[in-house]
Amino acid sequence: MIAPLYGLVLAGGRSRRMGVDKAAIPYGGRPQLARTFDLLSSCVTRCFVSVRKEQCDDPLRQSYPQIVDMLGDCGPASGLLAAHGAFPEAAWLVLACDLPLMNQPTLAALINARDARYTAVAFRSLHDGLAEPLCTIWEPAALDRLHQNVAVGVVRPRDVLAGDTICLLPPPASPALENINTPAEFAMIMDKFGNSLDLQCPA
Ligand SMILES: Nc1nc2c(ncn2[C@@H]2O[C@H](COP(=O)(O)OP(=O)(O)OP(=O)(O)O)[C@@H](O)[C@H]2O)c(=O)[nH]1
Repeated sequence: MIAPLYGLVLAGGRSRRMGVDKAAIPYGGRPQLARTFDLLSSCVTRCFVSVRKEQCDDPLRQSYPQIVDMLGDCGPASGLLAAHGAFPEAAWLVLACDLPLMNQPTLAALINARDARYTAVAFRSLHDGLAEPLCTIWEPAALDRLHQNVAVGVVRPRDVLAGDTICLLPPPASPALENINTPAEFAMIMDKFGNSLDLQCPA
């Protein structure tokens, strides 16, 4: 039986390279967390925001249903494992909150590729051909595997996404997976796409 699909917006980062909270950056006039949450909510039955404990009362994050990290210092893996712990029966469509060009067709491609044979559905990275871990459907079995990895100190979600139980899709034709981590990347994306950013997500 196929697991229910829930959505998880990863917003528990520290944004050290950006220097300001990436979730709060406005694109098309709205904070990226709000845009990501609305987009993801339109694709799943339940949606949550993944935060660290010290972020729970942050004004930007407090109005969303939250799942709070249990583990410290494991980066995005902390968020994925907290979600798995809270709803072990669910599969998770996980989306980082630093992807301002993400769009509905890209998420639909992941959902349409879901199949009982696969423990995850991900896109190949344009940069190195490996799986993109933070715009990905994680089935319970892949999250169990991540849990085992983290227990032995292997915290990169990507390390779970190899092998023949993973459905790897070609990179999307649109620049949906461009993630923005630095002020220089932000300037570049506003220069190229600033005028159309309000069209990428539902209002
Ligand atoms: N829940 C949770 N999410 C995280 C954590 N670390 C990173 N994320 C999220 O994972 C995604 C990718 O994060 P990164 O860009 O690798 O890290 P970052 O902390 O946001 O940024 P840097 O400090 O510049 O590395 C973003 O959506 C982050 O909000 C964490 O410890 N817990």
